[in-house]
Amino acid sequence: MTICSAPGKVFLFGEHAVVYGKRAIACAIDLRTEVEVNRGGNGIHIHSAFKDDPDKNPYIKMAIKKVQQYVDIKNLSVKVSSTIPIASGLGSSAAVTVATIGALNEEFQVGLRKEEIALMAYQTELEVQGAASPTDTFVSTMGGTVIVPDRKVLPPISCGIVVGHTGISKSTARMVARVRALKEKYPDVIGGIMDSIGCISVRGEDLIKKNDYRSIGELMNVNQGLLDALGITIPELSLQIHAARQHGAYGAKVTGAGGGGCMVAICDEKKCKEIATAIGRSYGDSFITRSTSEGLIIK
Ligand SMILES: Nc1ncnc2c1ncn2[C@@H]1O[C@H](COP(=O)(O)OP(=O)(O)O)[C@@H](O)[C@H]1O
Ligand SMILES: C[C@@](O)(CCOP(=O)(O)O)CC(=O)O
Ligand SMILES: [Mg+2]
Repeated sequence: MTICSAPGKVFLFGEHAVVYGKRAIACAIDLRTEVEVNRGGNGIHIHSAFKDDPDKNPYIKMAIKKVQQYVDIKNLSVKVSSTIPIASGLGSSAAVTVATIGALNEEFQVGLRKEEIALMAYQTELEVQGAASPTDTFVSTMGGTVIVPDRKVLPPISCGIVVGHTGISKSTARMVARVRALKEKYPDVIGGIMDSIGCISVRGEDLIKKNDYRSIGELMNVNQGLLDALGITIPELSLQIHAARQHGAYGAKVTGAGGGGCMVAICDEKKCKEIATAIGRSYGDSFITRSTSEGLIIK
């Protein structure tokens, strides 16, 4: 038996633009998905929030298929438990994919390095979603603060992080397709927006190294304005974002695909409670979290 866990994530900058090769910066947060694999039994059984139905567990099913290219796996039980809200922009799909591949890699001694696990997980998301960037799976594997597509890993950010959860589920694949259609219709306009988001992420790396969280927050707010232009924000997220800013957040924006799910605010750690309360009062709920250096771990 092998148990692995992998973290969720928030985007500081760059979601959607990263699908078109622009730079993005994401942080691993201390919400985790744990996967336990056991050999034996009769066939392959998956026990998750989506019951024991491979068709309702496409990421796990595809992850197993990828590892089967290296080892023969016929009889297997996969048990999943998670603290990451699902379909909420916090990278739950990447975390379950990375933890599944990591557990199989260890149980069957496949010998994949972390970079190879991240790549296999990215290919898994790509095949299941039809479009994806390496961000979610890379940050879930490596932990800390990551810059893609450069695949750099920086230490965790050391400011307060508050997440607002609208409770409105969304489909990453659908949101990515919606942005793609807009970009195909107005390539010059939307291409310019993607370039601007990429420029924000380029500046972000230097600000993170300087721990300049006020400037990082300022650029998160600019990034949010560009995400609004892409049409991925909904009124409920806007309410939470503005509540965070009005209560002193350095910056606040949607995290992930949008269309529902979550927003993220960064702030002075002493302000976390006040900002979390304000977000929860504006809409949905909220929770305080922190960035973590722990990516994929074998328990
Ligand atoms: N704990 C879990 N167990 C099984 N599948 C999961 C789990 N968490 C996420 N998933 C899979 O990931 C999908 C959500 O992924 P996605 O739409 O990309 O949202 P997110 O923003 O959380 O990554 C779920 O529909 C499910 O297929
Ligand atoms: C929209 C996108 O940039 C981020 C998706 O994040 P999430 O699946 O909503 O956590 C797509 C991607 O990078 O794979
Ligand atoms: Mg996802």
